[in-house]
Amino acid sequence: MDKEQIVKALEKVYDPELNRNLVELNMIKNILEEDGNVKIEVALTTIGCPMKNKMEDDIIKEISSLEGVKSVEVKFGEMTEEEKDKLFGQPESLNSFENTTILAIGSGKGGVGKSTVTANLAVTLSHMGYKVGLIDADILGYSIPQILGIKQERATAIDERIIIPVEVEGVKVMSMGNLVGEDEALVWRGPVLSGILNQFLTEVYWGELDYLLLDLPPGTGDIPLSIMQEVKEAKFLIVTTPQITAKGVAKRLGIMANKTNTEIVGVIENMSYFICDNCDEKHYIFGSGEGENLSKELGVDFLGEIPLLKEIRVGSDKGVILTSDLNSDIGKIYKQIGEKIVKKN
Ligand SMILES: Nc1ncnc2c1ncn2[C@@H]1O[C@H](COP(=O)(O)OP(=O)(O)OP(=O)(O)O)[C@@H](O)[C@H]1O
Repeated sequence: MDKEQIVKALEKVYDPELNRNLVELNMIKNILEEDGNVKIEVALTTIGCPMKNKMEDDIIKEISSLEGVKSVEVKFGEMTEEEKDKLFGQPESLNSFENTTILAIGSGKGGVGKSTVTANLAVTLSHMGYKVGLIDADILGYSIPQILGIKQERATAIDERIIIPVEVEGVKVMSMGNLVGEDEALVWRGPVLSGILNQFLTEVYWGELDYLLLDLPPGTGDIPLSIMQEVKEAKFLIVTTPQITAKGVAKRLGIMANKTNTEIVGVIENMSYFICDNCDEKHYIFGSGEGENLSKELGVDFLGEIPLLKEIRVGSDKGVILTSDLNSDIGKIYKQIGEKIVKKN
């Protein structure tokens, strides 16, 4: 039996998460064959890979089907950091981002309206005349396509290597939601997720950008931390609500940014006040001043208050972008925030 036959059989075994075969992924480290007894050494992206047993079964099945095979033994190890870098890519090559301000937009808690604010801020900057890109870095919980009304659109791939983002209101958008079907369940682990984010930075053709906004998943998890550590030029922008609880969690994100020497551009308070239909008064139903307090505690700028408005909720549910008109009430508020950001960057 020659090794080539074994390699051919291994090409039929896929890493179910990366959806590529083990040979192509460079996971096969060694093949030993003696009198029909085959030993395969496989390097996984992480030794705790939950798909290990499935891959072992598939390897045994494929190799056993070869003529002359008496036994198959599979030994697992882990890829080196270099091998992982090679597999998941490094932020370099296609895009330089040399003249781009990268703004990673995070929140402590989920549901504070971070994605809504990010999407509208991207459109605002675009209407102010800047070249803007937007990455939905909330890979599993993506909501940008819904908010921007581009759920049905698909990013196109050239040569299976370069991805052309979807464009709306002059903003180039890359979201998992523009790559997979809406109801597809995504069950990936941390390393794969940050790999996808790297791909969004390296394999998507952004062209020249003034601003690249990243809509982070909420909290201080893997993705915000890896952005702070790996995308050195990224600056942080924190979205919070007037509640004390939201501020407390958002502060942890600020502390994490300080620890990793990441600049915080400022704090935006969303759902600050409510204006009812019957009067023009601002009702601070969640309390007031916590966004500003947070910015003071972190020693950063307070960039503005965005009201709690039914039309914002309806707009983002329907994919109607309120900031496409910067002269509307909400457009004016966003424009003021945009101008403060531009002044600083
Ligand atoms: N200023 C606002 N006024 C009214 N509704 C808003 C406002 N901002 C956001 N919303 C609504 O609140 C809900 C949550 O918003 P969004 O998805 O942007 O939050 P998020 O912080 O990104 O959530 P997650 O972190 O869980 O992804 C949505 O229904 C959105 O339409």
